[in-house]
Amino acid sequence: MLDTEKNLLFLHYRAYYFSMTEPLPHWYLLGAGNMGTLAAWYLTRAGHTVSVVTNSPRLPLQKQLIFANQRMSLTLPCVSPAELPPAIKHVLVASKTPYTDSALQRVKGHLNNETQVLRFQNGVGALDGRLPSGSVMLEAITTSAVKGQSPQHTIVAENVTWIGGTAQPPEWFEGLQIHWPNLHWEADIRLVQWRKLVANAVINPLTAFYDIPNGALMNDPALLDQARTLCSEADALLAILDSQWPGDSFTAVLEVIRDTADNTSSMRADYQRGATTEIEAINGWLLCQAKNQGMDLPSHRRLVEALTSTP
Ligand SMILES: NC(=O)C1=CN([C@@H]2O[C@H](COP(=O)(O)OP(=O)(O)OC[C@H]3O[C@@H](n4cnc5c(N)ncnc54)[C@H](OP(=O)(O)O)[C@@H]3O)[C@@H](O)[C@H]2O)C=CC1
Ligand SMILES: CC(C)(CO)C(=O)C(=O)O
Repeated sequence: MLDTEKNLLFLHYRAYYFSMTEPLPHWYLLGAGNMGTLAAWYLTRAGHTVSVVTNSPRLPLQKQLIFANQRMSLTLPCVSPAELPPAIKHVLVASKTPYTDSALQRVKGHLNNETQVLRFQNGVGALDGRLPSGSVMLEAITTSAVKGQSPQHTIVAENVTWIGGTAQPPEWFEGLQIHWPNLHWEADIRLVQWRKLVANAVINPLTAFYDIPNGALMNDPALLDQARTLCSEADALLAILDSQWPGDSFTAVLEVIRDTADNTSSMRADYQRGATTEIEAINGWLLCQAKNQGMDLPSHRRLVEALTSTP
């Protein structure tokens, strides 16, 4: 037997043992959009159960997930806030960041210091100060991509996903890893999160403002210069926040631009349709941290001003 097969068998055995001793989580999902549906798919494959918390009780959601080689159906039951149990143990937050507060309102009063909250969002800090003290915050970062309009979700790219935020993974993590391709545990999730944050803070607002696909940033020396400046401002701040920050964001961002050259960034898509973008949780978070350090990030500030000013 190969080592990888032995490892998989071991993981299956551990997951089975755990499911016999501890019930698998029931997740209350806030935001059954693209990412929420993909996460719900893998959680249910691993034997967890998932309900969507909606303000108006509805029939179960009948979701379609379109993978590269197959089309799958997923039924997600809905519950209204009034139907929630007094205490919720597992919450998955996958709403777009500007709607986090209204999403959390639905579970208000049901979270406590035993609740595990898994945040599946871009940007940083959307839940800061919004959870009861003692609740466990886990962060998920992914380079996978899902597009579409509910109930149809097309999995455009299945890449790497990291979950982390506590010293040890929760007991259910190993079982989930068997079913979720390329899922990794990262105890200190910040560096992974900040790498993604910087890519989003550079690519998203530039492509939204200039109304171009990601790859077009490579074709214009002036735009590349802007990207370089945004990266070095972010690196200067992040190095102060954490001496372990490896810097060199420009190289990492160029790689993401190349890998997603044909993409319309999520911010460009939101901006084009006049929707509120996630810029506050991305560049806004960097600006807020910079302010706390007595720093300015002029390129990020100007982009936020340009994209949030009313025309
Ligand atoms: N899609 C992707 O490929 C990736 C997404 N992400 C991140 O994951 C998070 C979720 O993204 P994604 O699933 O694509 O988002 P969606 O556009 O699918 O929306 C997710 C949920 O956000 C809420 N929402 C969205 N628009 C509105 C609106 N105009 N008014 C009120 N609520 C709204 C809805 O919640 P409800 O159903 O509760 O009303 C919706 O189901 C974001 O932070 C995104 O940046 C990260 C990596 C990749
Ligand atoms: C990585 C990138 C920039 C891909 O388009 C993205 O995450 C987004 O569009 O929000």
